[in-house]
Amino acid sequence: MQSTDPMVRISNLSHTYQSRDGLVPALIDINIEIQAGRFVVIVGPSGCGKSSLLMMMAGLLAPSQGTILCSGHSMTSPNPDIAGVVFQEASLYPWLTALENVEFPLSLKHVPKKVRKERAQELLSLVGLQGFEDRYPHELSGGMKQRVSIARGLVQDPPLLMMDEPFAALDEQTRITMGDELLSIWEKTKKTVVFVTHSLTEAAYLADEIIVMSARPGKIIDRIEVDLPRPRKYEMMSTVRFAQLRERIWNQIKH
Ligand SMILES: Nc1ncnc2c1ncn2[C@@H]1O[C@H](COP(=O)(O)OP(=O)(O)OP(=O)(O)O)[C@@H](O)[C@H]1O
Repeated sequence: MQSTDPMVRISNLSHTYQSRDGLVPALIDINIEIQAGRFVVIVGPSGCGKSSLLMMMAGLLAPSQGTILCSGHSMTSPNPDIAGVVFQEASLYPWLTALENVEFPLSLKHVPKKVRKERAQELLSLVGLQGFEDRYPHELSGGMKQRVSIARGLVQDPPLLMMDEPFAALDEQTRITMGDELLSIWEKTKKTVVFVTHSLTEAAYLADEIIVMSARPGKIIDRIEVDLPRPRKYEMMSTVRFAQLRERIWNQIKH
């Protein structure tokens, strides 16, 4: 990959599911380029294909048509060196501690114990969980479990972090705090983030750019550059500009 190439390039992507009831066209003619270091949020009505698109970008689902290049690699299978993935449910191993959960992808690659422990500790500190290394998932709050998932997603230092509604199951206060913490992690690590959400507020608060999708079959109907200054502050949510951004999205997806 050359330094001018986009971190993500999706070309002419369409996807149709084959279900028992017949063909379900989910996505049509998706073309996206994302430059390195950007924070891009995908929004759209329920069922428009956001998760399907993210799963394809992560190499978890093969598109019916089109190509996806992430960091110059064709995403035909999951590659945690290229993209860390965080889902709505933390999906941690209940029998492993927070540290062991974060270490786990490295143990699969036979990274020596000492090295992977140090790396996992470093990541747990980054997500604010220093001192919680030995806790098991059932001893952690929902927000803490998602922090462990983010740490695990970043443990192989991929250039991309893909997140599918990672904070949707959290209460509102924790969700706002997690958004701020994610922005701080993003600023420190300079990762490219692709983030799927239902929340227009979350989209406008986090994003450099918002990709708006139509109802199924999902097409891209708008791309919005978010010109709110950084660092983002809670008070910005009550500004006219913030309301305009939300309204622009809402007017396109409300039907
Ligand atoms: N395995 C499958 N077989 C058939 N249809 C499917 C399958 N998976 C998803 N779909 C359909 O494809 C469409 C897109 O699903 P997807 O989960 O990607 O949408 P989404 O935008 O993430 O939805 P939500 O916002 O509700 O999470 C939906 O209409 C869904 O019912």
